[in-house]
Amino acid sequence: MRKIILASASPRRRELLAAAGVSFKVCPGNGEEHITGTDPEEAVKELSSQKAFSAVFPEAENGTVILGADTVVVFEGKILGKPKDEEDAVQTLKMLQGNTHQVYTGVTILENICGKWQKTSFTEKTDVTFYPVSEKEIRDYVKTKEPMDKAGSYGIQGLFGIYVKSISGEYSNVVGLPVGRLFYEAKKSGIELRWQE
Ligand SMILES: Cc1cn([C@H]2C[C@H](O)[C@@H](COP(=O)(O)OP(=O)(O)OP(=O)(O)O)O2)c(=O)[nH]c1=O
Repeated sequence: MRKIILASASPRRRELLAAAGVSFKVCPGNGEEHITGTDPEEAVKELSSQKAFSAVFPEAENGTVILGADTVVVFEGKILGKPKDEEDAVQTLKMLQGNTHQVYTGVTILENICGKWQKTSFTEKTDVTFYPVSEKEIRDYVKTKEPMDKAGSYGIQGLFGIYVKSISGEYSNVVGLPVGRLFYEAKKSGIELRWQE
């Protein structure tokens, strides 16, 4: 049976992968990630690759797969990661409310083939539109601390979900791991992530 490793500390990615029926081990990478450039599509792909490679270990068996992912929110061309503090989260949400923004998740799949790591990387985009949200509603939300570990300062799967007017694209991509695209790309590379012998 193929060993699958999720190189992520994100509990959301763990839940999404488990819900998709994948058996895996979690091994968050230990390196610091560095964004190069300002193109979000390339940036998240690069960061996902850095995360995946930081979980590489020398004694990996043939066929071992390592998955890395990185998510950012983009509004009017500006990349928004996790908030610095609560006020930063408030300002970010004041900007996003009543508007449409993009969520980009980059994913890297590494497969060990006879000691060499073969890499597949891609970026998935989802558009999210929020209803208008008042400053009081935003401040009440930020007080819950839910936004603090999330790109764009909100969780679509949590308390901010009630302000979502529409989304275009994969929902799981917003939560941090586009499972449909992941399985599609893995299959194209000949990697079966579940129902393994
Ligand atoms: C927009 C949005 C983001 N997020 C989360 C997904 C990611 O966990 C997080 C973005 O941070 P990331 O840096 O992509 O990931 P992470 O630090 O949580 O985990 P790791 O680097 O170890 O893989 O924001 C949500 O949970 N819901 C949302 O609606």
